[in-house]
Amino acid sequence: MMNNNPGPAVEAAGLRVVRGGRTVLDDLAFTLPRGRITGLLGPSGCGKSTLMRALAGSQAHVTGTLTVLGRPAGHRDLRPRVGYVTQAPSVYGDLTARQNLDYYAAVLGIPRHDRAGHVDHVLHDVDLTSHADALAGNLSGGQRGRVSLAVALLGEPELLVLDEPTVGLDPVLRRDLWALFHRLADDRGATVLVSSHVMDEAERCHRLLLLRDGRLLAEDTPDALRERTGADTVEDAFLRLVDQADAEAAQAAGQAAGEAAGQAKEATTR
Ligand SMILES: Nc1ncnc2c1ncn2[C@@H]1O[C@H](COP(=O)(O)OP(=O)(O)OP(=O)(O)O)[C@@H](O)[C@H]1O
Repeated sequence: MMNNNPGPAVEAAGLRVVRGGRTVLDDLAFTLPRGRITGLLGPSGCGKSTLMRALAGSQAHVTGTLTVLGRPAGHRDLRPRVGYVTQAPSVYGDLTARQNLDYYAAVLGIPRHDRAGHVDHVLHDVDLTSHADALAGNLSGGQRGRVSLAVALLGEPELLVLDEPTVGLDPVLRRDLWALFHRLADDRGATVLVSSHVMDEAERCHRLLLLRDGRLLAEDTPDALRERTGADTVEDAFLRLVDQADAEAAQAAGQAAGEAAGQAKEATTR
């Protein structure tokens, strides 16, 4: 994939998202380098899907800066350039896998005479050629998820945003999907953001964003994270960073309480 813009695929600064009156992402700043696989990791509810929705332009109440492929997130020019797969497979059960893909290819504006070729290509990518003519409603959950992924691959998007794409898949399929993500990055230069709450998937990423309670705990390579924390695994590195952040927060709270008590005492002795 030719790329004249050497800047990162995504740049975020002061990114904040409010959902249901609560701040669920707070003051995030990070970049996603082009052509790399970045893992977005963190416990359930930490804000991974919200961040992905913001990148795809489908999240309300986003403030701060979020630039995607040189445009503000959600800009309509980004539509064919960003592939987004949500956790719930978004395919029509009463159409076959191939018909679903043909439909989405038309929506994307891929010319009719090119569609069959594109559809065959993405079916092959996700290893579903043998199920191309099965009704999506009759496919297993994992297979439907792969049809959704194939939809996102139509038109060779420059950025792929994949929300827990390997959840519930068997080890062979998980391995095959990770091999696909690496081919997309290495051979096509695609930028891939993959979320997971399974820390062993972190080892398969070039870079990681570790999220906790809507805040960024770390942005680094798996090796650098392990080195920096003296941990053997990314999971242990994450736990050490959590402990460190908690200790710092407790210290700051203690200091603030001490200062407030001091001020109160000063006021009463005046
Ligand atoms: N529609 C909503 N309205 C209000 N709050 C929401 C809504 N959806 C999610 N939230 C809250 O936003 C926070 C982040 O949720 P999000 O789905 O982004 O987390 P996540 O890290 O993707 O979780 P999981 O790994 O379980 O999918 C959570 O505290 C959640 O309760």
